[in-house]
Amino acid sequence: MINPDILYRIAQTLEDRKGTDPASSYTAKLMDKGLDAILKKVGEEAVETVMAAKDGDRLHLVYEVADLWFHTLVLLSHQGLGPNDVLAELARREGISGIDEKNARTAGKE
Ligand SMILES: N=c1c2ncn([C@@H]3O[C@H](COP(=O)(O)OP(=O)(O)OP(=O)(O)O)[C@@H](O)[C@H]3O)c2ncn1[C@@H]1O[C@H](COP(=O)(O)O)[C@@H](O)[C@H]1O
Repeated sequence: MINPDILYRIAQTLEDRKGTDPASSYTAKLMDKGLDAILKKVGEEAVETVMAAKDGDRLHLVYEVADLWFHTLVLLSHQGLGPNDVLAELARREGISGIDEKNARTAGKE
């Protein structure tokens, strides 16, 4: 198994890229372009992921999901968030089961 610390290492790299010369790297350029450009990439990579899955090409699917994960990490970083925020939410959900989860989702809506 690959150590999931890679998510944290990439997130740290993204923090380091903020404010650096846009010409210095793909990530620095995308960060410099701002939210709309990042969202466009997330949308494109999501569509490419769907297409790869429909093609039944598992290697291509892994490649596209990696692109999608990377660009969602860029989005999180741009919004002042990081992988730990998402992992904490997944961990929270792991502790919620069945009816409790339904109650959590509808809490405060009545
Ligand atoms: N994991 C990634 C990663 N995954 C995908 N990509 C880039 O995301 C882009 C994917 O978009 P496309 O397939 O549409 O390719 P493209 O034509 O270059 O994109 P556009 O110019 O059309 O937007 C490619 O340029 C990939 O190189 C990534 N770029 C960087 N990283 C990580 O981020 C680190 C820092 O990256 P740089 O700052 O760019 O060196 C790297 O060391 C990696 O660990």
